[in-house]
Amino acid sequence: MPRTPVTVTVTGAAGQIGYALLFRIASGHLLGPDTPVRLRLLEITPALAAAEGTAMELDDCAFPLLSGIDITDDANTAFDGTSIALLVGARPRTKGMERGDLLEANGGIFKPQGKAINDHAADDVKVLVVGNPANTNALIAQAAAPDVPAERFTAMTRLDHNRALSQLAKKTGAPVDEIRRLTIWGNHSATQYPDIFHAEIAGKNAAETVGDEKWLAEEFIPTVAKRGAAIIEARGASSAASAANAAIDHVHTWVTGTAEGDWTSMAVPSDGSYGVPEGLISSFPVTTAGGSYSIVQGLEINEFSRTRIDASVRELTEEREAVRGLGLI
Ligand SMILES: NC(=O)C1=CN([C@@H]2O[C@H](COP(=O)(O)OP(=O)(O)OC[C@H]3O[C@@H](n4cnc5c(N)ncnc54)[C@H](O)[C@@H]3O)[C@@H](O)[C@H]2O)C=CC1
Ligand SMILES: O=C([O-])CC(=O)C(=O)O
Repeated sequence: MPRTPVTVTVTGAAGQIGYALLFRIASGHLLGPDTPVRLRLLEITPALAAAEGTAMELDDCAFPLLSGIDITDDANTAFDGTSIALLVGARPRTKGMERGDLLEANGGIFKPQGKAINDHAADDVKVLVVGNPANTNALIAQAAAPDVPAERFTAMTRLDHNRALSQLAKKTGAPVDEIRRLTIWGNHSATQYPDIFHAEIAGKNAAETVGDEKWLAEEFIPTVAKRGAAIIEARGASSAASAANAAIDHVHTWVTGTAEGDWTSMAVPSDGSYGVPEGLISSFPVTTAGGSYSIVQGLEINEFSRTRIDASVRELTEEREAVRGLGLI
C-alpha cells in the first residue's frame, strides 16, 4: 500500500447512518481504491460499546484499505489529524421539543465539535454535516472554527439531489445517468427547491421535455422535499442507507471532481450568489475540481424558481437568527 492513510472521522458512528456508512468508507468508496483510510469513530459514552461492535465487524471484513480504527468519546481525539470529518451524530427532535430547543441541543454538539476541528484537524480538512438541521449545524460548527477556511464547512443536500434525479428519471423513462445539471437550492428541509429548469435529459432541457408545470409544482417538488418524512412513515425510521450513500457521493465528488458539463448540489457558505445572503450555508449548483468547489454562476432564475429559492433562504435566515440569539454563532 504505497500511500499514507487519510484520517476520516465519523461522528454518531454507532447510529443507523454510521452503520451504513463505515463499511463503504473502509472498502474504498469514499476516497477511491488507491487510498488507505484510518477511521476515527466519535460517539457519546453510552454508545461506545456499540461502536466497538461495529469496529469488530469492520475488522472481520479484512478490508485491505482500512489501516486502523480508533473509537473515542472525546472530540479532540476524534478530530486529531482528520482530513475528512463526517458530522452525522445529532440530537433528534423528540416529542414536545420546540425548534429553538432543537437548535440549542445541537449547539451543544456542533459548537464543541467545531472547536475540536479548529484545534486538531489536518490543514486540508473537509467537513460534511449530515446531522439535522444540517445547514444550521454546519454554521454553528463553522463559527467555532475561525482558523479553518469557512468554505470547508458544508452540509448535505446530495440525498435530495439523488432523490430528484430518481423521480425525474421515473417520470421521463430516462436512465439517471442521462440526467445532468439538476439543482437543489436552499435548506435541507421541506422548503428546499429541486430545480429542473437548467437540467438536461440526454442533452435536451428537462423542464421542456417534461412540459408539465402542474406535475412539477404538485408532484415532483413535494415528493422530493417531503421524501424524508415519507421514509420515516413507511420504514418507522429515517433514511439511513440512502443518507450514507449520499454522504459518500458528496465527499467523493468534492475530492474527485464533477464530470465535464455536469454539476452537483452541495450546501455551502454563500458568497452572495443568486441573492442568497453571504455566509448562509445554503444549497447551490456547484462544480468541483482539484478538491475545491465553485458555485455555478450566471444561471437565469425564472419567477417560479425565484419564489421558491427565496422561501427556503428565508427559513435559513430565520434559523441563523435563532442560533445567533442563542449565542451559538
Ligand atoms: N442531511 C440529510 O440528508 C440527512 C440527515 N439525517 C440526519 O442524520 C442524523 C443521524 O441519523 P441516524 O444515524 O439515523 O441517527 P441515529 O439516532 O441512529 O444515530 C445518531 C448517533 O449519534 C450519536 N450521537 C449523539 N450525540 C453525539 C455526539 N455529541 N457526538 C457523537 N455522537 C453523537 C448517538 O449516540 C447515535 O448513535 C440525524 O440528525 C438525521 O436527522 C438523516 C437522513 C438524511
Ligand atoms: O428527517 C430526517 O431525519 C431524515 C432526513 O433528513 C431525510 O431523510 O432527508
